[in-house]
Amino acid sequence: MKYLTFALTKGRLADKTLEMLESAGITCEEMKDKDSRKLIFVNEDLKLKFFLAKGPDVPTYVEYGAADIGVVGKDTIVEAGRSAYEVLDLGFGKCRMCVCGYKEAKDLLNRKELIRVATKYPNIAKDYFYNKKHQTVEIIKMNGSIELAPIVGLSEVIVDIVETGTTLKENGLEVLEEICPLSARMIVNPVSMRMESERIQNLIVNLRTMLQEGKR
Ligand SMILES: Nc1ncnc2c1ncn2[C@@H]1O[C@H](COP(=O)(O)OP(=O)(O)OP(=O)(O)O)[C@@H](O)[C@H]1O
Ligand SMILES: O=P(O)(O)OC[C@H]1O[C@H](OP(=O)(O)OP(=O)(O)O)[C@H](O)[C@@H]1O
Repeated sequence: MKYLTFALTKGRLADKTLEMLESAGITCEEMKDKDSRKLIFVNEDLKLKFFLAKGPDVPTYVEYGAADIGVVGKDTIVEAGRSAYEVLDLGFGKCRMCVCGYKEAKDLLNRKELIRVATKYPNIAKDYFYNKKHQTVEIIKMNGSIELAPIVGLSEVIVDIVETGTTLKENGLEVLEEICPLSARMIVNPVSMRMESERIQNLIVNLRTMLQEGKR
């Protein structure tokens, strides 16, 4: 039997992903060792392989078929724009993609002024401002601590993830517009879906049942 390979997102989503797989009977003890520098883990009994990667690389591994299945945030899937089947909303890693800034920036948005938008998600920001709002803006790609941008005068607003709202609050900023809700998703390579249809469908059905039972 061929190995099925999972690309999982490092960082925030990792613990919940392993928990979810474990409750579906998919275990990989080796992966829990946080000090290990090992990159790929194998469950010989189930013929599964797992690796952890940076979020934006997960859709790339799945599109190229280097991984059959990926677990990654919806934000990362939309931003990457790569082809894969999105098969499950896993219900954790919930947050929102928002336009944020100082309260005063609300007027600039309402008047559709030519403002600067700092973000780690230029494609999502472009789609929102150009296609949904029909507002011409200048998008500035940044790599982190996006909330700094309006504080130091780099941009009028930001497009970023808001979870608890603490980062915004502690910096005097607020949500000005909500773009979309986000959560972790499971994606599948289209060729793997055809070639390993039975195993992958079984896995999806098991996880879906588990997620529905968890909701009840
Ligand atoms: N408060 C949050 N901030 C960022 N991402 C969150 C948050 N809550 C849930 N998520 C989800 O977790 C995923 C990101 O996890 P990760 O820890 O890799 O964050 P990151 O800050 O984008 O990564 P890095 O620190 O490597 O830049 C996001 O893609 C998103 O779907
Ligand atoms: O609403 P909150 O619960 O405060 O969470 C939102 C913050 O968390 C994320 O940043 P992260 O910690 O990943 O750091 P980064 O900005 O350097 O990516 C995100 O970009 C926000 O800044």
